[in-house]
Amino acid sequence: MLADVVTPLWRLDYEQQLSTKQQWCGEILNKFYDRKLTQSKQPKIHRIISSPVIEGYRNKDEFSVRTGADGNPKTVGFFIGKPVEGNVCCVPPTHLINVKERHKELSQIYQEFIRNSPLRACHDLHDGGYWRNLIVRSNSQNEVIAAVVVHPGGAMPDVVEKSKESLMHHFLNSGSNLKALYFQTCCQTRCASDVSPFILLYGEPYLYEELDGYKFRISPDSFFQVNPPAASLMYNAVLKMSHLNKKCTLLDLCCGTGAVSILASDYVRGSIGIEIVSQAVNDAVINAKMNSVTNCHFFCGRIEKTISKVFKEVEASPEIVIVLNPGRAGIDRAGIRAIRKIKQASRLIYISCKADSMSSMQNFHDLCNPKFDPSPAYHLTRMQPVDMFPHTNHCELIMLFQR
Ligand SMILES: C[S@@+](CC[C@H](N)C(=O)[O-])C[C@H]1O[C@@H](n2cnc3c(N)ncnc32)[C@H](O)[C@@H]1O
Repeated sequence: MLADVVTPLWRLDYEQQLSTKQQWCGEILNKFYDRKLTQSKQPKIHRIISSPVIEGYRNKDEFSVRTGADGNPKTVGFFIGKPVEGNVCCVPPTHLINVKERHKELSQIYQEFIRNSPLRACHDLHDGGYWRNLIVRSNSQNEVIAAVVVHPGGAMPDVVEKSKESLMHHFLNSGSNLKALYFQTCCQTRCASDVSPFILLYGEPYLYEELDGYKFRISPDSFFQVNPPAASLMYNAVLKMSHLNKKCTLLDLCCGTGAVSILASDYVRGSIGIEIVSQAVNDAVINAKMNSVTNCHFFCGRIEKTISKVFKEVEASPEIVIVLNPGRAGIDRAGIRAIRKIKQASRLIYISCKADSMSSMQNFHDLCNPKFDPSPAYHLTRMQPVDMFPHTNHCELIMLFQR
């Protein structure tokens, strides 16, 4: 049942999965036609790029704690069922094809620990429980870091301190072989490290990953694509579609740890990245330095608020290419309006992991609708799907907009 929820395509062979996703791209394009957002020339849909790895490819998993099928309230895994129907059940990830074995082992080690702890599990934010999620991240050398998230309201401060000690001992003595263990207190659904820092309990603070000959530092809270071999193919497709040259400046919007800017650095005059998570911006700055890349600059802030200030830096640029890669929530309409006003940008690449979400569709609409802003509207010219998430319904979509 869990496999059907998390990896609903797992029963199909991989070629069938790819055709399903290719077809889905056509459905996205139909939404453009329905909204009259395409011009007379039909956008080209390229053949989907398959993932070089289709099993155990995820380099990040976030396991939750709830009641399991046997009634144990300290079960670590993913949910099946619906909260509104009151039948949510937590199932260990044992049979999930996309999760690494090392990540599964760590979820077991955490489950064993919390089951022996006198502190309660926190199932919702107001139930007085303590133990919450386990975040596990790894790189292609199979080095692993983990972060345990707790609800500070579930224990007195001295108990919190003791729990950190015992957690540390458990992971050190359980054969977990972690590169680092982090601890975070969080009383909201999710806390960015700016709100509540990830505290290093032991080990080396960062994970490093290599992509196309470049090295990337990744902090516990920073974004990095979940499937690096597929990400490398995706970035190459983005570079190819961007038609970069030494006269142009790249605006890398929602730049995370700086991958797009750094991979493009040899082909452009320079690039400016904007990202909301400060840890990711710190990583991006270090990543540029570590790879002797000197023409990338990164700024921390919301695109919507920062872009006009940052744009002053590149105003004199004769040519600007924009790569916009927000999460599934897209960006605010004000951000798209500011982007539309950048008159030197005739090419914009939107990378979306959920192109059919309402917010992504709103972004596409605002990019393409002549009435949204007096600046020239974009139109969609190419779509390149990339299968970043085999066995799931999700698909990364690179979309080229031109004007
Ligand atoms: C899907 S990731 C892409 C990161 C990067 N392009 C890459 O390939 O590694 C999206 C990033 O956008 C950031 N982000 C989301 N909304 C944002 C906004 N409104 N302003 C600035 N950054 C934002 C997130 O923190 C996240 O790091």
